[in-house]
Amino acid sequence: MTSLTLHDVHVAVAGTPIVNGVDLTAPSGTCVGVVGPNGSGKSTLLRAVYRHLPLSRGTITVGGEDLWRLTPRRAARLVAALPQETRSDFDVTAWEMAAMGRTPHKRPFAADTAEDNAVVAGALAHTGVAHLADRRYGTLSGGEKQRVLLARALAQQAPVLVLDEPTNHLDVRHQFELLDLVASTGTTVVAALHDLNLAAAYCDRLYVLAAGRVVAHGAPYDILTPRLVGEVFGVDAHVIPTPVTGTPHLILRARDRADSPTARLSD
Ligand SMILES: Nc1ncnc2c1ncn2[C@@H]1O[C@H](COP(=O)(O)OP(=O)(O)OP(=O)(O)O)[C@@H](O)[C@H]1O
Repeated sequence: MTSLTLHDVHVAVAGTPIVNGVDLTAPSGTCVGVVGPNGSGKSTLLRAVYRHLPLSRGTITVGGEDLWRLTPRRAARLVAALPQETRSDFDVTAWEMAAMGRTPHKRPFAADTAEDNAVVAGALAHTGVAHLADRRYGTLSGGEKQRVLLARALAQQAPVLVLDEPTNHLDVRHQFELLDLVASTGTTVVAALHDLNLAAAYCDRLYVLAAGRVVAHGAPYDILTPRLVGEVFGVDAHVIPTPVTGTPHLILRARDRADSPTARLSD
């Protein structure tokens, strides 16, 4: 079981500060959602967690180990990522793409073991793309690529999973399936999500980013209030409990649209 802790994390891109002093804790086995408007720094923050962008200040610890002091191989055994965009110009099959997740477990140039193959096959099956194993990755649809990339992350068998907009490209059924699958693995998850209702349904805690800073964090019901959603996202929100689960469900509408079909609900 492995927790993830960010302390005073600052990240600059091309000399411009983008993330400005973020503290975030994902206790072992929990799912933490990072939400915020476009450009608020969600992807930049997550890139620092999967070591694609260096910190300009602060620390990230995984299971008590300072992530940025580890070898790349050790770090990749601890943190796997489903990034928002991945170069798709490698001429590889879906299987080969997913098998890249085994890299931190292998010696350089070592052949795949039976265990590696079993893990990759299992990951492709779990994400529902085993039938695409021999297809060229570049020929897959956006949603199929997304599921192959999740298989790659799962094949890495890391205790912490970073998901940047994991439901991008996915139809509604696959959105739920992906998040259910991730939840069933018991890994510690930090996920950037645009869909506030998915974030509320799947995350134990939410961190709201605005201009690279955390402006609120806590349980979804405490965070996703009409006032906060209005201030941060600039839309009107009405919050109701989801039947059965009781998690908050937001009905959103653009500001100043009294004729909107949902206008009457928040009166
Ligand atoms: N390589 C870069 N050069 C210059 N600015 C960058 C670069 N990468 C990110 N930024 C800027 O940093 C800010 C934060 O970007 P980031 O992608 O982290 O936001 P985000 O919250 O993930 O946004 P979105 O919801 O649109 O995906 C944006 O203003 C973006 O233009």
